Amino acid sequence: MNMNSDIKNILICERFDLEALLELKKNKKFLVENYSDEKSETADALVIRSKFRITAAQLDKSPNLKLIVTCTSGFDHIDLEETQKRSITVMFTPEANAISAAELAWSLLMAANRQVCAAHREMKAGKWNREPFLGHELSGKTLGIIGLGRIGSRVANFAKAFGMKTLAFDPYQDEAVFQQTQALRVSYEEILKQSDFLSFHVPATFETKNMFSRSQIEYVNPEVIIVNTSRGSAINEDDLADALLDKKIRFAALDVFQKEPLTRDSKLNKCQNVILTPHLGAYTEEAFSKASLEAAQRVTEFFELNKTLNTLPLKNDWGSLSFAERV
Ligand SMILES: O=C(O)C(=O)COP(=O)(O)O
Repeated sequence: MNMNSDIKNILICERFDLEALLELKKNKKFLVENYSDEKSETADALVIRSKFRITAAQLDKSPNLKLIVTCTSGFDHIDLEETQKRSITVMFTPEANAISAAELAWSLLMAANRQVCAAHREMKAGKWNREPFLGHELSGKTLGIIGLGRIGSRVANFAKAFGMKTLAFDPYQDEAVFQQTQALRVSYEEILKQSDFLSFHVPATFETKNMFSRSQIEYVNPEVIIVNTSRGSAINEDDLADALLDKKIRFAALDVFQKEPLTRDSKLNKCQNVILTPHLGAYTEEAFSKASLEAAQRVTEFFELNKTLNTLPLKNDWGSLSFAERV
């Protein structure tokens, strides 16, 4: 533990890339250590990911804290009211995970569409059974993207290669992004009605909470495939599971859940027509490396140059207006 105020105590709270760690450790003005409750007392900065929750109780442990950098694009694990109250700067790394998350959305969409996981399970059980696996082409189908931000717009760009028609619902995104991605701007109701595939790319805010529940499920085409790689809170899981069991929705491929880890008693585990992955969106070596290096840079710039980039909370993003007002 360092009490010399010229030296900044930087605590790494979750998985962090080695090269980025060495970069931070090179700086003689930083003492860089792994997080422990004891060390948190003198922490000047915390470098976190999405599992390290920043609550009032957590902040009480670090009275000297000046900076939090989260190596994530989501920020719902941070109580931004509390950090603002305590004048703690919070930064995130929104670009670093975007490619990985968009690629996972496509992996899930494609695996769901051609029932890759179920066919694999049958093969492993010694069967050679093609009948249940008659599929559909993506070409000519309609992809609905909910949230055309950094990740959603990449998902839209990939859709061009498959010859799909892309719709997007995002009340806050600029027209230029719709044009660049060739996504047609539609209302929430229209996207639910018209899409063959619905992919969610929204942050967890009060506006997006349960935005896909029983009443929205009423609108969708029963052949639809739902993909969620954003935040579990956007989808009411019990309602989705009921719709999957009742065949009101063909299939769902989910990487994120209302409560993580997903509990064994989740109704989703009763559904055959799901693919579930354990929050792997940002889980690639490249994304880890980019996010960690960016975080290291942010920490250095903050303490050495008083510079702040990508600070939270965001203005003009989901969360600034009631969702209901916009649909
Ligand atoms: O970037 C994000 O928003 C994430 O959800 C990353 O999640 P993780 O920190 O890898 O559990």
